[in-house]
Amino acid sequence: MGFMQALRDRWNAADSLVCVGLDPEPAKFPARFAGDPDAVFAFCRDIADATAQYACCFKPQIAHFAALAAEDALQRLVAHIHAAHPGIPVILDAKRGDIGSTAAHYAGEAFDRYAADAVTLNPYMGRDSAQPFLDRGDRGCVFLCHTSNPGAGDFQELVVAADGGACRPLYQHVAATIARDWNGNGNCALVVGATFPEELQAIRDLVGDLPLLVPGIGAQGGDVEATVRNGKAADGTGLMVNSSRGILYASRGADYAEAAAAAARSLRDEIDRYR
Ligand SMILES: O=C(O)c1cc(=O)[nH]c(=O)n1[C@@H]1O[C@H](COP(=O)(O)O)[C@@H](O)[C@H]1O
Repeated sequence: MGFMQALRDRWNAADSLVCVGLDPEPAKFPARFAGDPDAVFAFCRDIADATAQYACCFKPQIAHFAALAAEDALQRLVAHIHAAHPGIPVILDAKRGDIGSTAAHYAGEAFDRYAADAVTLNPYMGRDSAQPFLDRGDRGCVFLCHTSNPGAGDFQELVVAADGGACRPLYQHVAATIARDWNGNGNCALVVGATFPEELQAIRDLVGDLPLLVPGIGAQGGDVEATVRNGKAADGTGLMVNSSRGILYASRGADYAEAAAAAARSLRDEIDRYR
């Protein structure tokens, strides 16, 4: 089954729009992992197992593994999620984008080496850079559109003339182009930061029911109510609301897994209040 169908099934089966971000930082791990050579895998596995019932998807962030030379842990983590929690899609957060011949290798890395169901992508290099990912119709392509960080406006909000001369911010042109022209296989989604709720509304208005991955709540200050009210699709789904640090490091004590589960449940319930 493809990523989009799996995501829709999971939204309904779990009745949750929560994306659990897996961003391991050993300095923040509970004391029991001190000295454990397999701490990165073991911690992330415990969090995934504890939060799975509240998750519509998982999003491991590749730099958090690669910087630790823990690619093997990432590979085993994705395999564990597929085996222990079948039906919950995994989005590899890698923000790839390069010339087509190189992009083909990045697609192989995400979808074949790591067995991710979807990957985050940077659309800055244009259609041909995305094509090797778009062609994998059963996998999801989650393109940066309006990001959550303070510098998001530096380029993304610049007003550009496109589509026959009409002017609009670049992020809106990105959203409309991907939804209209790049989504022939029905496998596209967009990243929109929770820290920009007005822009989130503008994007939802442009893209119909296209899924939106929304990071930036919790540690980055985004508001859940504004995110859900402005970002939900007509049927009350359409969102993957990501929380990483807010779930992973809810407790550094022996109760870290229970605390992570409670944080994921509480986010699911807060989201559900506004759907
Ligand atoms: O693509 C992403 O996931 C992403 C895009 C964006 O605009 N902002 C953003 O924070 N992210 C990622 O989402 C996660 C947010 O983490 P927390 O702020 O700890 O919830 C990190 O893994 C970021 O790399």
